[in-house]
Amino acid sequence: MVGKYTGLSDSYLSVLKALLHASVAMGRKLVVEWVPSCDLEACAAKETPEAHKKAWKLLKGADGILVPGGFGDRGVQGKILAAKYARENNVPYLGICLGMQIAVIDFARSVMKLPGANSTEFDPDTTSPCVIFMPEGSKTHMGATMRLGSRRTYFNVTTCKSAKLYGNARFVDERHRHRYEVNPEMVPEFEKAGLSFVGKDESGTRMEIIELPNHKFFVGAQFHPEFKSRPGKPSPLFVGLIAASSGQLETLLQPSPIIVNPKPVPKPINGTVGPKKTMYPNGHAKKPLDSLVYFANGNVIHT
Ligand SMILES: NC(=O)CC[C@H](N)C(=O)O
Repeated sequence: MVGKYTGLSDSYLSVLKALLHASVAMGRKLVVEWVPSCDLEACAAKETPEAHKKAWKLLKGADGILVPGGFGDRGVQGKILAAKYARENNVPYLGICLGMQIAVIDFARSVMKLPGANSTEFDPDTTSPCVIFMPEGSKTHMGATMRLGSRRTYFNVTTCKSAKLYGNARFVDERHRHRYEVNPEMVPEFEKAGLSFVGKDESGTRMEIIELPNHKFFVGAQFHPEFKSRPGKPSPLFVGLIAASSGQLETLLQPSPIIVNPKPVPKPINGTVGPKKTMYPNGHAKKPLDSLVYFANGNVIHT
Protein backbone atom coordinates (compact mmCIF):
# COMPACT_ATOMS: atom_id res chain seq x y z
CA MET A 1 0.00 0.00 0.00
CA VAL A 2 1.64 3.19 -1.20
CA GLY A 3 0.21 6.29 0.45
CA LYS A 4 0.74 9.48 2.27
CA TYR A 5 -0.65 8.65 5.68
CA THR A 6 1.01 5.29 6.07
CA GLY A 7 1.67 5.92 9.76
CA LEU A 8 -2.08 5.97 10.24
CA SER A 9 -3.61 2.77 8.99
CA ASP A 10 -7.03 4.11 10.11
CA SER A 11 -6.92 6.56 7.19
CA TYR A 12 -7.09 3.61 4.86
CA LEU A 13 -9.42 1.48 6.95
CA SER A 14 -11.98 0.71 4.25
CA VAL A 15 -9.22 -0.13 1.76
CA LEU A 16 -7.63 -2.43 4.30
CA LYS A 17 -10.94 -4.14 5.04
CA ALA A 18 -11.63 -4.56 1.31
CA LEU A 19 -8.20 -6.20 0.88
CA LEU A 20 -9.02 -8.52 3.75
CA HIS A 21 -12.45 -9.49 2.35
CA ALA A 22 -10.83 -10.29 -1.01
CA SER A 23 -7.99 -12.27 0.57
CA VAL A 24 -10.45 -14.42 2.51
CA ALA A 25 -12.41 -15.03 -0.71
CA MET A 26 -9.23 -16.09 -2.50
CA GLY A 27 -8.00 -18.25 0.40
CA ARG A 28 -4.80 -16.27 0.94
CA LYS A 29 -3.29 -14.65 4.02
CA LEU A 30 -3.02 -10.90 3.60
CA VAL A 31 0.24 -9.16 4.48
CA VAL A 32 0.16 -5.38 4.00
CA GLU A 33 3.40 -3.46 3.82
CA TRP A 34 2.99 0.29 4.20
CA VAL A 35 5.16 2.32 1.87
CA PRO A 36 5.27 6.08 2.48
CA SER A 37 5.11 7.53 -1.03
CA CYS A 38 7.43 10.46 -0.14
CA ASP A 39 10.20 7.99 0.66
CA LEU A 40 10.13 6.63 -2.90
CA GLU A 41 10.90 10.03 -4.39
CA ALA A 42 14.34 10.94 -5.78
CA CYS A 43 14.82 13.75 -3.24
CA ALA A 44 14.49 11.19 -0.41
CA ALA A 45 17.60 9.40 -1.74
CA LYS A 46 19.63 12.43 -0.58
CA GLU A 47 17.61 13.61 2.42
CA THR A 48 16.59 10.30 4.02
CA PRO A 49 18.64 7.59 2.24
CA GLU A 50 17.76 4.82 4.70
CA ALA A 51 14.00 5.45 4.38
CA HIS A 52 14.37 5.64 0.58
CA LYS A 53 16.16 2.30 0.45
CA LYS A 54 13.60 0.69 2.76
CA ALA A 55 10.65 2.00 0.76
CA TRP A 56 12.00 0.67 -2.55
CA LYS A 57 12.87 -2.68 -0.94
CA LEU A 58 9.30 -3.02 0.31
CA LEU A 59 7.82 -1.99 -3.04
CA LYS A 60 10.01 -4.40 -4.99
CA GLY A 61 9.17 -7.24 -2.60
CA ALA A 62 5.41 -6.81 -3.00
CA ASP A 63 3.25 -9.31 -4.90
CA GLY A 64 0.80 -6.53 -5.70
CA ILE A 65 0.72 -2.74 -5.41
CA LEU A 66 -2.22 -0.57 -4.37
CA VAL A 67 -2.31 3.23 -4.53
CA PRO A 68 -5.43 4.49 -2.75
CA GLY A 69 -7.20 7.83 -3.03
CA GLY A 70 -5.74 11.08 -1.81
CA PHE A 71 -5.71 14.86 -2.02
CA GLY A 72 -2.90 17.42 -2.26
CA ASP A 73 0.48 17.12 -3.95
CA ARG A 74 2.72 15.83 -1.14
CA GLY A 75 3.99 12.38 -2.02
CA VAL A 76 2.34 12.38 -5.47
CA GLN A 77 5.64 11.92 -7.32
CA GLY A 78 6.33 8.80 -5.23
CA LYS A 79 2.90 7.41 -6.11
CA ILE A 80 3.62 8.03 -9.80
CA LEU A 81 6.91 6.11 -9.41
CA ALA A 82 5.06 3.21 -7.76
CA ALA A 83 2.55 3.02 -10.64
CA LYS A 84 5.41 3.20 -13.15
CA TYR A 85 7.23 0.38 -11.35
CA ALA A 86 4.09 -1.80 -11.39
CA ARG A 87 3.43 -1.04 -15.07
CA GLU A 88 6.98 -1.72 -16.24
CA ASN A 89 7.48 -4.86 -14.17
CA ASN A 90 4.13 -6.56 -14.74
CA VAL A 91 3.30 -6.35 -11.02
CA PRO A 92 -0.46 -6.40 -10.26
CA TYR A 93 -1.67 -2.85 -9.64
CA LEU A 94 -4.89 -1.36 -8.37
CA GLY A 95 -5.17 2.43 -8.41
CA ILE A 96 -8.14 3.97 -6.64
CA CYS A 97 -9.27 7.50 -7.52
CA LEU A 98 -5.98 9.44 -7.16
CA GLY A 99 -4.29 6.06 -7.67
CA MET A 100 -5.92 5.88 -11.12
CA GLN A 101 -5.14 9.52 -11.92
CA ILE A 102 -1.42 9.15 -11.14
CA ALA A 103 -1.26 5.96 -13.26
CA VAL A 104 -2.62 8.04 -16.15
CA ILE A 105 -0.01 10.75 -15.46
CA ASP A 106 2.80 8.16 -15.50
CA PHE A 107 1.47 6.69 -18.76
CA ALA A 108 1.40 10.15 -20.39
CA ARG A 109 4.90 11.01 -19.19
CA SER A 110 6.64 7.69 -19.81
CA VAL A 111 4.80 6.04 -22.69
CA MET A 112 3.42 9.05 -24.59
CA LYS A 113 6.60 11.05 -23.98
CA LEU A 114 4.82 14.05 -22.50
CA PRO A 115 7.22 14.91 -19.64
CA GLY A 116 5.13 17.88 -18.51
CA ALA A 117 1.93 15.83 -18.18
CA ASN A 118 0.17 16.42 -14.89
CA SER A 119 -3.14 16.89 -13.14
CA THR A 120 -4.26 20.50 -12.89
CA GLU A 121 -4.74 19.74 -9.17
CA PHE A 122 -0.93 19.67 -8.83
CA ASP A 123 0.13 21.98 -11.69
CA PRO A 124 -2.59 24.34 -12.93
CA ASP A 125 -0.31 25.50 -15.79
CA THR A 126 0.74 22.07 -17.06
CA THR A 127 1.34 21.88 -20.82
CA SER A 128 -0.31 18.43 -20.96
CA PRO A 129 -3.32 18.48 -18.63
CA CYS A 130 -4.19 14.79 -18.63
CA VAL A 131 -6.28 15.06 -15.45
CA ILE A 132 -8.52 18.11 -15.12
CA PHE A 133 -11.10 19.71 -12.84
CA MET A 134 -14.48 18.33 -13.93
CA PRO A 135 -17.10 19.19 -11.31
CA GLU A 136 -20.65 18.08 -11.93
CA GLY A 137 -22.01 21.53 -11.13
CA SER A 138 -20.47 24.95 -11.68
CA LYS A 139 -16.76 25.38 -12.52
CA THR A 140 -16.55 28.69 -10.70
CA HIS A 141 -18.70 28.03 -7.66
CA MET A 142 -16.38 27.19 -4.77
CA GLY A 143 -18.56 24.93 -2.62
CA ALA A 144 -20.02 21.47 -3.21
CA THR A 145 -17.99 20.75 -6.35
CA MET A 146 -17.05 17.24 -5.29
CA ARG A 147 -18.56 14.43 -7.36
CA LEU A 148 -19.95 12.35 -4.53
CA GLY A 149 -21.94 9.19 -4.00
CA SER A 150 -23.20 6.40 -6.20
CA ARG A 151 -22.75 6.82 -9.95
CA ARG A 152 -23.13 4.35 -12.79
CA THR A 153 -20.21 3.01 -14.84
CA TYR A 154 -20.92 1.32 -18.17
CA PHE A 155 -18.49 -1.24 -19.55
CA ASN A 156 -17.73 -0.65 -23.20
CA VAL A 157 -15.26 -3.52 -23.51
CA THR A 158 -16.76 -6.83 -22.45
CA THR A 159 -13.51 -8.78 -22.74
CA CYS A 160 -11.66 -6.67 -20.17
CA LYS A 161 -10.65 -8.07 -16.78
CA SER A 162 -12.82 -5.72 -14.73
CA ALA A 163 -16.04 -6.52 -16.62
CA LYS A 164 -15.34 -10.22 -16.09
CA LEU A 165 -14.60 -9.66 -12.40
CA TYR A 166 -17.97 -7.91 -12.07
CA GLY A 167 -19.58 -11.03 -13.52
CA ASN A 168 -19.90 -9.67 -17.08
CA ALA A 169 -22.17 -6.91 -15.86
CA ARG A 170 -23.22 -4.29 -18.39
CA PHE A 171 -22.86 -1.59 -15.75
CA VAL A 172 -21.94 -1.20 -12.08
CA ASP A 173 -22.90 1.37 -9.45
CA GLU A 174 -19.99 2.45 -7.27
CA ARG A 175 -19.35 5.35 -4.92
CA HIS A 176 -17.39 8.46 -5.84
CA ARG A 177 -15.51 11.18 -4.00
CA HIS A 178 -13.42 13.37 -6.27
CA ARG A 179 -13.18 16.59 -8.27
CA TYR A 180 -10.65 15.78 -10.96
CA GLU A 181 -10.95 13.35 -13.88
CA VAL A 182 -9.08 12.13 -16.93
CA ASN A 183 -9.19 14.83 -19.62
CA PRO A 184 -11.70 13.43 -22.15
CA GLU A 185 -10.01 15.34 -24.99
CA MET A 186 -6.83 13.29 -24.49
CA VAL A 187 -8.58 9.92 -24.40
CA PRO A 188 -8.07 9.10 -28.12
CA GLU A 189 -4.30 9.75 -27.73
CA PHE A 190 -4.17 7.51 -24.66
CA GLU A 191 -6.13 4.75 -26.40
CA LYS A 192 -3.78 4.94 -29.39
CA ALA A 193 -0.81 4.53 -27.07
CA GLY A 194 -2.36 1.40 -25.50
CA LEU A 195 -4.24 2.52 -22.40
CA SER A 196 -7.83 1.23 -22.39
CA PHE A 197 -10.74 3.11 -20.87
CA VAL A 198 -13.01 0.15 -20.33
CA GLY A 199 -15.62 1.83 -18.13
CA LYS A 200 -17.22 5.25 -18.61
CA ASP A 201 -20.20 7.16 -17.27
CA GLU A 202 -23.45 7.31 -19.25
CA SER A 203 -22.29 10.38 -21.20
CA GLY A 204 -19.03 8.71 -22.22
CA THR A 205 -17.03 11.76 -21.07
CA ARG A 206 -16.06 10.65 -17.56
CA MET A 207 -13.47 7.87 -17.52
CA GLU A 208 -14.29 5.43 -14.73
CA ILE A 209 -12.01 2.39 -15.24
CA ILE A 210 -8.64 2.07 -16.97
CA GLU A 211 -6.80 -1.11 -17.88
CA LEU A 212 -3.58 -2.11 -19.60
CA PRO A 213 -4.71 -5.11 -21.67
CA ASN A 214 -1.27 -6.69 -21.96
CA HIS A 215 -0.41 -6.41 -18.28
CA LYS A 216 -1.02 -9.18 -15.73
CA PHE A 217 -3.42 -6.89 -13.83
CA PHE A 218 -3.21 -3.12 -14.14
CA VAL A 219 -6.52 -1.53 -13.21
CA GLY A 220 -7.47 1.96 -12.08
CA ALA A 221 -10.90 3.10 -10.93
CA GLN A 222 -12.07 6.68 -10.54
CA PHE A 223 -14.59 5.44 -7.97
CA HIS A 224 -13.93 3.88 -4.57
CA PRO A 225 -14.70 0.15 -4.81
CA GLU A 226 -13.65 -0.33 -1.16
CA PHE A 227 -16.81 1.39 0.10
CA LYS A 228 -19.08 -1.40 -1.12
CA SER A 229 -16.89 -4.31 -0.05
CA ARG A 230 -18.33 -6.49 2.72
CA PRO A 231 -17.23 -9.71 4.43
CA GLY A 232 -18.56 -12.51 2.23
CA LYS A 233 -19.24 -10.00 -0.58
CA PRO A 234 -15.79 -8.74 -1.52
CA SER A 235 -15.29 -5.98 -4.07
CA PRO A 236 -14.59 -7.53 -7.50
CA LEU A 237 -11.63 -5.23 -8.25
CA PHE A 238 -9.99 -6.11 -4.93
CA VAL A 239 -10.60 -9.79 -5.66
CA GLY A 240 -8.87 -9.20 -9.01
CA LEU A 241 -5.83 -7.62 -7.32
CA ILE A 242 -5.50 -10.40 -4.74
CA ALA A 243 -6.10 -13.12 -7.35
CA ALA A 244 -3.47 -11.65 -9.68
CA SER A 245 -1.03 -11.17 -6.79
CA SER A 246 -1.40 -14.81 -5.77
CA GLY A 247 -1.32 -16.30 -9.27
CA GLN A 248 -5.04 -17.15 -9.36
CA LEU A 249 -6.45 -14.59 -11.77
CA GLU A 250 -6.40 -16.73 -14.89
CA THR A 251 -8.30 -19.53 -13.18
CA LEU A 252 -10.71 -17.05 -11.65
CA LEU A 253 -11.54 -15.46 -14.99
CA GLN A 254 -11.77 -18.75 -16.84
CA PRO A 255 -15.39 -19.68 -17.45
CA SER A 256 -15.80 -23.07 -15.84
CA PRO A 257 -17.14 -25.75 -18.18
CA ILE A 258 -20.05 -26.61 -15.86
CA ILE A 259 -23.14 -26.25 -18.04
CA VAL A 260 -26.30 -26.82 -16.06
CA ASN A 261 -29.07 -28.73 -17.81
CA PRO A 262 -28.42 -27.85 -21.42
CA LYS A 263 -30.98 -30.41 -22.66
CA PRO A 264 -34.77 -29.97 -22.58
CA VAL A 265 -36.64 -31.67 -19.72
CA PRO A 266 -38.64 -34.77 -20.92
CA LYS A 267 -42.44 -34.41 -21.21
CA PRO A 268 -44.66 -36.21 -18.59
CA ILE A 269 -46.37 -39.43 -19.78
CA ASN A 270 -50.22 -39.48 -19.23
CA GLY A 271 -49.80 -36.69 -16.79
CA THR A 272 -49.07 -39.23 -14.04
CA VAL A 273 -45.31 -39.49 -14.12
CA GLY A 274 -43.86 -36.03 -14.09
CA PRO A 275 -40.39 -35.10 -15.17
CA LYS A 276 -37.67 -35.51 -12.61
CA LYS A 277 -37.40 -32.24 -10.73
CA THR A 278 -33.95 -30.80 -11.23
CA MET A 279 -32.51 -28.60 -8.53
CA TYR A 280 -30.15 -25.90 -9.65
CA PRO A 281 -27.18 -24.59 -7.67
CA ASN A 282 -29.02 -21.33 -7.04
CA GLY A 283 -31.60 -23.35 -5.13
CA HIS A 284 -34.33 -22.97 -7.77
CA ALA A 285 -36.22 -25.96 -9.04
CA LYS A 286 -37.48 -24.04 -12.07
CA LYS A 287 -36.01 -24.63 -15.48
CA PRO A 288 -33.41 -21.95 -16.06
CA LEU A 289 -32.77 -20.30 -19.41
CA ASP A 290 -31.09 -22.57 -21.96
CA SER A 291 -28.04 -23.06 -19.77
CA LEU A 292 -26.13 -21.48 -16.98
CA VAL A 293 -22.38 -21.10 -16.95
CA TYR A 294 -20.79 -20.83 -13.55
CA PHE A 295 -17.60 -18.88 -13.11
CA ALA A 296 -15.10 -19.66 -10.42
CA ASN A 297 -15.80 -16.24 -8.91
CA GLY A 298 -19.31 -17.36 -8.11
CA ASN A 299 -20.95 -15.40 -10.89
CA VAL A 300 -23.42 -16.92 -13.28
CA ILE A 301 -24.26 -16.02 -16.84
CA HIS A 302 -27.13 -17.22 -18.96
CA THR A 303 -26.16 -18.47 -22.38
N1 LIG B 1 -10.57 10.65 -3.51
C1 LIG B 1 -9.55 10.94 -4.26
O1 LIG B 1 -8.61 10.16 -4.42
C2 LIG B 1 -9.55 12.28 -4.91
C3 LIG B 1 -8.54 12.40 -6.04
C4 LIG B 1 -8.30 13.83 -6.47
N2 LIG B 1 -7.65 14.55 -5.44
C5 LIG B 1 -9.61 14.47 -6.92
O2 LIG B 1 -10.16 15.31 -6.24
O3 LIG B 1 -10.12 14.13 -7.95
